[in-house]
Amino acid sequence: MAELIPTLNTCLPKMTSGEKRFARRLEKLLEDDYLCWFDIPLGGKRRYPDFIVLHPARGLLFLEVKDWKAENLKRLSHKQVDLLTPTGLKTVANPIEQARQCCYQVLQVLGRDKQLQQPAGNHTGKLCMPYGYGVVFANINRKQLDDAIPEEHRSKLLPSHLLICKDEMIEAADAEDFQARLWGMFNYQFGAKLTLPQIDRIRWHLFPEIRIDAEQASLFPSADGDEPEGDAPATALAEAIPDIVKIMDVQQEQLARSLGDGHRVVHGVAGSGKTLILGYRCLYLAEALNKPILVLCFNITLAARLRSFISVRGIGDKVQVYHFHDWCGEQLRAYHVAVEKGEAPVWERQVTSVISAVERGDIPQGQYGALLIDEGHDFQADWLSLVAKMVDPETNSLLLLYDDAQSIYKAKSALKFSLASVGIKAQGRTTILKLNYRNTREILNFAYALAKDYFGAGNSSEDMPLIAPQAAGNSGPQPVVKRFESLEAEAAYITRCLLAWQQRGKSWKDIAILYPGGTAGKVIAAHLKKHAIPNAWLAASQFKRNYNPELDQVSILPIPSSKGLEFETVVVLDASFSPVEDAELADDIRRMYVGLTRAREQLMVSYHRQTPIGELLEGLV
Ligand SMILES: Nc1ncnc2c1ncn2[C@@H]1O[C@H](COP(=O)(O)OP(=O)(O)OP(=O)(O)O)[C@@H](O)[C@H]1O
Repeated sequence: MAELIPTLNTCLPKMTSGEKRFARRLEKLLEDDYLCWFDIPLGGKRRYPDFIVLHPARGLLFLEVKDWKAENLKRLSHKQVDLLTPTGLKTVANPIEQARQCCYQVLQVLGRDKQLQQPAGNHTGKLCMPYGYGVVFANINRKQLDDAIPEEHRSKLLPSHLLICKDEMIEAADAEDFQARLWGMFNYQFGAKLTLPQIDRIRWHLFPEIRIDAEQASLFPSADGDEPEGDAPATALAEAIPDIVKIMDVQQEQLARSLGDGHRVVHGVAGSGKTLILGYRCLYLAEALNKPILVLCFNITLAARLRSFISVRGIGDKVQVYHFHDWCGEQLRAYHVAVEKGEAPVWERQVTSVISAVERGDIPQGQYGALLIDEGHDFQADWLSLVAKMVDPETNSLLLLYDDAQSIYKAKSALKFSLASVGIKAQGRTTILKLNYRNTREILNFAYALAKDYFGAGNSSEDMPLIAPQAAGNSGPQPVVKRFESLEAEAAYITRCLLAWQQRGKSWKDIAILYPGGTAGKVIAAHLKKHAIPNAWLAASQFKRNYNPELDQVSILPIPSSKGLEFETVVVLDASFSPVEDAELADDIRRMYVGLTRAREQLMVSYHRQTPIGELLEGLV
C-alpha cells in the first residue's frame, strides 16, 4: 500500500469526489515503496499539483485530477479549456499544461543538484531519474472522451497516454494495468534506482518547509500569488545546495502534515523530533488561526529555547510560549486573581488558584485557538485537566508530546493516569516515534545500556508503554567515563578539557556542563571564571528564563533544566551524586538518561563518589 501524505483521513474533507477515488486507488494499487503527496504547495509557491507520486525506480510524476463531465467540455486549446459550469461558461487552464508547468518548474530545481545528476554516459549532468505528468478525468470514460473531442484535437491537446479516465480507475482496476497507465505518462525510462539520500534530496527541494536546520521556508506561499511561467524559481529553491541535507523523515512529515484538528498525542523517544514537529505545527497554526496559540512546557530553559525559535520565525505575536508555572502566574495577573493563602509553596498555590478561578469562571476557558504541550510527561493530572479546558472548543486543537522515559519527576507525574481522565482524547490519536536522531549511535547505546533495566520501574501507564529508542544518528567517538578523587579534581580536569577543545576550534556555545544537583554547578562555574571561560550558570529561574542558545558561552545546567535542550558536547559532572535523599536508583538513572541524551556528538561523564550509579557508569566502559 502506497503512503499518502497527508493521510487520507486528513485529506478527505478537502478532496473532490474524483480526488477521493483516485487517492484510494493510489493507496491500494501501488506498493509500499511509493510516496504520494496530495495538494501540497511546491517550494513555498502557490502551485498545487493535485498529486505527486515518487517511486525509487520509476521516478517522479505530477498529476492533475479533474471531476469534469464530457458534455461540459466546450472548446479546447493548448493553454485553455472552455468549460460549462453551474455558474456559466468558464475558461480554465488546460490541465495537461498545468501539470506540465508544475513538472518543469520542479525539474529546473532538481536538475541543479549535482547529486541528482547522471554521473556518466551520454547524458552526464542531466537529471538522473525519469519524470512525467498527466491528467486524471475522474468522471469521464475513455470512450466518452474519444466521442467528445475529435481525434486530431485530442492527440495534440489531450494526448491519450497522458490521461487516466474514469473507467481505468474503478475499484476493481487491476494493479498492473493501473501502474502501466501511470508509467505510460513518462517519455523515457532510464537511470538506476534512487537511493534513500537521493529521495531525501528530492523531498528537500520539493518541500523546504520540512527541512531541518537550514532556514525552513514558510509553510505558505507569499501573498503575491503565482509567479508567471518561466520565472526564476522561488528564492527558497534557488539557494546554495548543501552536500548533506537534513529533512524530516517520512513518518515525521506524515505526522506534521496530518495533525489536523482535534486532540493528538505524540509519544516519542528522546531526540526523535518532538520539538521539531511542535515548531512546524506552530508555523502552520500561526498562519491558519486567528486566536492566540499557547505552547507550554515544564522546563524554564526549554521555554526560553522555544521562545527564541518562535521569535526567529516571526510568529511571536501569535504564539505564546510559557513554562507551566509562569503561565499560571500570567493568568492570575491578567485576570486580577489573588494567589490563595496557605502553607504550600507559592508556585503550587498559584496553580491551585488558577484551577479554582477557572472553576468559578473568573478566568475564562477556551482562550486559545490551539494548545501544544511539550514534555507532557512532566505534567500532573490536574495541570493537564486545567490546560485542556483552555482550548477553544471550536478548534479543539491540542497536541501533547511526551517521552515517559524522561520523566524525572516521577513521584508526582509520569503520566500515571489515563489521558482520558484529564480530558485528552488519545485513543486512536497517538503516534509513536522510535528513531533517535540527536545522539550518535555510541552515545545512545551508552545511555540506553545504563537505563534500559530501569525504564520500566513502575513508570508506564495504560496509554503509554515505554518505548526502546532506535538509533538513526551518525557514528561518533565513544563516550568517556572518568573517575576522580574529588569534585575539585573533576572540575579542574574538565576546565583543562574545555580549554583544549576550544584550542581545537570548538565554540563555547556547543558545550554544556550538566550535573545532577548539589554544589557541582557552583564549583565548575568558579573554575571557568578563573580561566576566563565565558559561561552561563543556569540554575536560578531568572537566568534560565533569559537563556539564549545563540550566545557564545558554555552552559552550566542542573540536568532537569537541560530537558528538551541539546549540545554538540556534553560533560556530566559529579555524575554519581544523588540530589534527592533516599531516592530510588531508578529516579537517578532516569535523570542521568536525560542528561546523557542531550549530547549530539561528544559525551564525557566524570564522578568521584562511590555510589550505585557510579558503579553502573564504571561498568559501561
Ligand atoms: N529526520 C531527522 N533527520 C535529522 N535530524 C533530525 C531529524 N529529526 C530530528 N532531528 C534532529 O534531532 C534532534 C532532536 O530533535 P528534537 O529536539 O525535536 O527531539 P525531541 O524528541 O524533542 O527530544 P527530547 O525529548 O530528547 O528533548 C534535533 O537536533 C533535530 O534537528
